[in-house]
Amino acid sequence: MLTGLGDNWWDTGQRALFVALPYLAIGLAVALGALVLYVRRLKRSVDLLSFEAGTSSRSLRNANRELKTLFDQSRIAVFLLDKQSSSVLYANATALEAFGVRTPQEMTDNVLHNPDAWGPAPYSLLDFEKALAEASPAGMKSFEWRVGRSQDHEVWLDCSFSFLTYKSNRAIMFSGVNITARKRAEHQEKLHQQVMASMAGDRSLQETLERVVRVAEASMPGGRYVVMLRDSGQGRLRWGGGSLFPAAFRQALEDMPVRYGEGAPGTAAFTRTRVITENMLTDEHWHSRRQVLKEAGIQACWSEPIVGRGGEVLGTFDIYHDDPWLPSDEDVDALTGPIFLASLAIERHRSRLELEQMVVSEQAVRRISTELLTIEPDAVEEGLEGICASLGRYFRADRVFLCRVDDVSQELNLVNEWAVEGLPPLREQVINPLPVIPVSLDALLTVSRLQIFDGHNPLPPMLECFAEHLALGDSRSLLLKGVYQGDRLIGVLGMVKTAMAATWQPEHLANIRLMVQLLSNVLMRQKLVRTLTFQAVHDQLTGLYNRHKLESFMEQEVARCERYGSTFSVIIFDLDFFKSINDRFGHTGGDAVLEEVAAIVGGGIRESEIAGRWGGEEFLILLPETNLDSAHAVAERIRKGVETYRFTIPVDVTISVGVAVFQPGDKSQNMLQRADGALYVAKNEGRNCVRLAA
Ligand SMILES: Nc1nc2c(ncn2[C@@H]2O[C@H](COP(=O)(O)OP(=O)(O)OP(=O)(O)O)[C@@H](O)[C@H]2O)c(=O)[nH]1
Repeated sequence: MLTGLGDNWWDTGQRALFVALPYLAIGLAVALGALVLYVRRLKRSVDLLSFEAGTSSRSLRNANRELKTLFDQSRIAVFLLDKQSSSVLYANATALEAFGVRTPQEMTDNVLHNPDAWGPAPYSLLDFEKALAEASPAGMKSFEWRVGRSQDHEVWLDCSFSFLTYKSNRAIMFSGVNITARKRAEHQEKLHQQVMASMAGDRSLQETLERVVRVAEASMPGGRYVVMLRDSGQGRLRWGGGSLFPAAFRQALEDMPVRYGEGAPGTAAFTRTRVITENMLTDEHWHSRRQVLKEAGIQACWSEPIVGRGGEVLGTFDIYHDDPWLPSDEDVDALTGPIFLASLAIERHRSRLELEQMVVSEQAVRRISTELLTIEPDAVEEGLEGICASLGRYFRADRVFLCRVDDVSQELNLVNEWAVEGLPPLREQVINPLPVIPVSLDALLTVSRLQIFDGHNPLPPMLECFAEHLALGDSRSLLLKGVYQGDRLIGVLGMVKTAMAATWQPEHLANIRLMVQLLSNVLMRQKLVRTLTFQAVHDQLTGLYNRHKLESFMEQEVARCERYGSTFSVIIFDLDFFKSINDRFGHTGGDAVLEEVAAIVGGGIRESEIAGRWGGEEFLILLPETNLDSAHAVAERIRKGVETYRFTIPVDVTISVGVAVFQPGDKSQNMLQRADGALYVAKNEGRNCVRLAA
């Protein structure tokens, strides 16, 4: 049964397989087809994927390339710094130019690894990282960076930076805008402010000009600058301030004459125009200074005149270069500012000096004027000697003298003088006294004229005497000013400068008229005081002492005799019958006789003897240290002199004379009474005789 069953199973199985086989085949084929389709789709997807992937990397490369091209052409400096290797990975042309290098490698070698190349930069690339570390990232978004290597090649970048990964390294990318022009303008503005500040403050002109030169150096690096100042008096150029130069070169510029052909500065100041010497070593204008130029290694010079507001040349602004050189239009423009600043500084300095001088001058004038106004009438001569000294110091003269015209002889006499130490006083030159100055001197001086005689204006023949006495050479200078009273010349004030090329400052000279006017007042006052003093003690008609003064002399003589036990005599005389002379010839005739008698008396006595008019037609003579006999002889001589004199009016005149000698215990009154008594006796005994008091 079993077999039977077995056969059945096989058959049944075979039959079933036979029936299912087509279905299996179909199923397999479907599955295979589906697989093929899937793989195809997968491949298509993969192909699409890889295609897309390839396209993407090309775009990226292209984008990078475009960016690099953009960077390369950018006016913005861009460079990439590898932190690890401390090297420059990329730098665009603008960055390379800013750093003054040609390749990123050169930038790494010459700049990044060479701190010496940085000069006074705020921070170098090497210490930049440190600066980054110290600063908060937020605070370091951008910064101003001076990347130039030297002053000649100064470049400023306004930088910003970002961190990025480059070839799996950390890198810093910098991008910077060139702000050099702005920084320069700021720097110049700062320098301008410094110049202005030093002008406003009490800085010296040299210090201010040094600052002006800094402005020029900043606006036009590469040159060396000098400001030369024009000396108005001498027409020379003096060093005002400038860059560093060898001492010998500076010396060679000092005192350069303002003259055509005297170097570029001298010629520029003379012609008031720009003078450019491209090569000084071959230029004729610099012939005399060639050696110094060679030693200093300077070859080119450009000089610009500095002209003041009034159009006068104040100095020159000079630019020197070590090689042959010509300025461009830009250079000329750049120097306009510094030249203007220099002219401002010089003019300001001059006006300040003038102001100071005015103050000093005013003080001196006030002091001398006060001295002149307060001279004591009895000390005029000493006072005027002091005035001569003050004038000498004020005018910086070596000698001051005051001559006065003698009223009678009209001669000019040296009266007061002052001289600096070491110069002998004119008064000591007794061998050749000052000769009489002719009246034409008046025409030469006039009331307002002030004469200066020197190498340019020699003394006229009439004043040659001054040249001889004052030892005036070509280089010396004599200033003369007439002292006038109204329009009458009463004196001459003279001042001498003996130094080479001496000059008189115009602002000082303006004051001399005032001083001479005051001097004239002093002399007038002195004359007035002298006249009043004379009139107070002299008789107006005869010029002899008056009674008041005679009484005072008598008192003095009596006191002296009492004190020293000495003696003196007195002579009193009276004209005989004078009334009849008056009657015959009138009062004027009588006066003339009195005057002539006075002259006889004056001529008949010694200097130590005193004669005066006692009153009316009475005269008195005091004879110090004279006994009665000697006095008698004098009296007799005078009597005889009158008797024999031929008077202007036809009349014989005689006198009666009484003589008395001092006796111990005498008062002047007693003595005069005794002399008067003797005169009375003479009158009584016939007149025209001398009688002695007992
Ligand atoms: N011309 C003139 N006469 C004067 C002056 N002073 C006085 N007399 C005159 O002198 C005269 C003096 O006269 P008397 O005193 O009489 O004396 P006398 O005539 O000189 O006579 P004896 O002295 O006695 O010899 C008077 O007539 C006065 O007027 C004067 O200054 N000028």
